[in-house]
Amino acid sequence: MEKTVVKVENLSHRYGGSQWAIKDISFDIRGKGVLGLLGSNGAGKSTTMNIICGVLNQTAGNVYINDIDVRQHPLEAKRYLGFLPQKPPLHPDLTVDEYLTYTAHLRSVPGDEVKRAVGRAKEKCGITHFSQRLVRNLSGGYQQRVGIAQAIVHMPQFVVLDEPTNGLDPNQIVEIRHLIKELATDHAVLLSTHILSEVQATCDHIKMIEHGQLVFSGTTQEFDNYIEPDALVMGLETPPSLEDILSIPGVKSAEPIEPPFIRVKFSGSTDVVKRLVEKSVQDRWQLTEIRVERSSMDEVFAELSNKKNKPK
Ligand SMILES: Nc1ncnc2c1ncn2[C@@H]1O[C@H](COP(=O)(O)OP(=O)(O)OP(=O)(O)O)[C@@H](O)[C@H]1O
Repeated sequence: MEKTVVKVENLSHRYGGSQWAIKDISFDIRGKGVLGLLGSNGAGKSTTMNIICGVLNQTAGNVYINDIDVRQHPLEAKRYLGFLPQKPPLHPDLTVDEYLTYTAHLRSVPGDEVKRAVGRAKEKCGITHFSQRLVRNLSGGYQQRVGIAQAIVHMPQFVVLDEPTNGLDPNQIVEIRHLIKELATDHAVLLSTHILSEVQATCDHIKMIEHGQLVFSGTTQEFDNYIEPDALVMGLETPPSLEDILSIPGVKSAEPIEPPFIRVKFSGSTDVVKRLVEKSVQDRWQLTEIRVERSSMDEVFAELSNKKNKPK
């Protein structure tokens, strides 16, 4: 089994007052790949990430990075952690080389390895040709690359990116997503985002937090399939009467849509698809297409957001 890089154990936090910002969150991050952290505004994502990154002390629970307790041994744990906050901590008056050299020192990279570490991070992030450019004179997309370079300059096993494509233009977004996928071949990446298409494009796994609690944990495909399908669309050149379709076990309703399509609602398993195909061949309905209608990521997100499990 892949090594556990991050262990979050019964994490709870209260900012004061009686309301829990997060309550009893537990999960592991293993190996490499991109894990998407999802949730509505105020769900508790930043609170969770800030605690994991050692920026905020939790009210209860534990976080371990590489088996090191972040609260007990923050400096040691942070050796294995790279963080790109929502607002990248850039120094606009430094050149890219100066800035990355500075962050490598901050990250305790040994003196004789700094140059190599900076060179490697620049190459990974595609910014080598801007080494001598002042950070302030880079485009938003390239500034974000510099932000990512500082997060990986010390080759941490675990990288946290908080809404890394925020404010970028569509081309820059595609490029940064590509870069994140590449990073995930060497690092475990935790990506916080509001954008579901971003999750679909980049993430292997998803954790979703709502009202401070974990409401989903699984692969991106499992998230996609979270709502069981209950409808399919058939294209029929010689359609039968709707009664014929309704007579098939499992079919609940049938309604014509744009010709030659008919939407069929069903209950139970998708075995009904097999029965419909068999019947269409037998009775010569001239089936041209049949597809199960799956819920979109937005619908799954909305369904999970509405889970009524607010913390006490
Ligand atoms: N410094 C703070 N003081 C008091 N309450 C806070 C503080 N920061 C966050 N909260 C509250 O904690 C809860 C979780 O907030 P958090 O910022 O973690 O959510 P989020 O999922 O990151 O939201 P967003 O996507 O809007 O950034 C919210 O109810 C929020 O109002």
